[in-house]
Amino acid sequence: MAAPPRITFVTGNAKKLEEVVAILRGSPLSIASRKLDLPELQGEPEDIAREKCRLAAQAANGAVICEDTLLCFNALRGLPGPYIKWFLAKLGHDGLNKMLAAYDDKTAYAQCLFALCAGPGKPVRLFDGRTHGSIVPPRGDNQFGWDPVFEPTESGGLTYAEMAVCDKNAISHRGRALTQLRDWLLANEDTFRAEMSRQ
Ligand SMILES: O=c1nc[nH]c2c1ncn2[C@H]1C[C@H](O)[C@@H](COP(=O)(O)OP(=O)(O)OP(=O)(O)O)O1
Ligand SMILES: [Mg+2]
Repeated sequence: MAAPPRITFVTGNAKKLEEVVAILRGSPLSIASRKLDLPELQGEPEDIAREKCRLAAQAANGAVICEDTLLCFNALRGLPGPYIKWFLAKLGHDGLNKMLAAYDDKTAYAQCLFALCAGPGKPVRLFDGRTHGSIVPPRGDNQFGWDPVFEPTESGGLTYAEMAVCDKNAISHRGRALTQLRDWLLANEDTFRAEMSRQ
């Protein structure tokens, strides 16, 4: 059997990479990584993810995956969404809670959009994973982004930051999106290889 196609995960975030490696452990995919903080468009999540992946394929000059993570507050109609990185950096965990002080509805969902592309100029495919939950005062100390303030509905009352890594990955936005990507690649390896080799 041919070796699996070599794909580069382009991200500036070491914690994302750790989770991706853990989630893909045991699957016959060959993922390298490249640390690059790509520019991100403003607008609809799908457009942001596609454009980032297009730039990643150019930068790596080959097959890439990249991903965008959103944290969407239902009371705020999905905001901060793709801009959560900057809200978290400026306001912290406490500020994220205070943003919802005026609303009874503290529910939110975490969304991950994985994007896959066989090379520069090739089509970009998206895989969408979501986990529903609510925004709570920070608990747990895994030091990954907004994990301490997100309590998934299906965690039995734990925040992401209080969960064991494997338990988070089993229900997380990232786990769900990446599982879809992996299954698509395993089922469509020939198509993807043909795209990789076509000039
Ligand atoms: O599972 C997660 N649990 C908690 N926090 C998380 C998670 N996943 C991403 N995050 C944070 C990182 C960043 O503050 C924002 C997403 O922004 P996002 O642009 O997708 O990530 P990034 O710029 O850190 O890495 P990249 O180079 O792949 O774009 O949410
Ligand atoms: Mg980013």
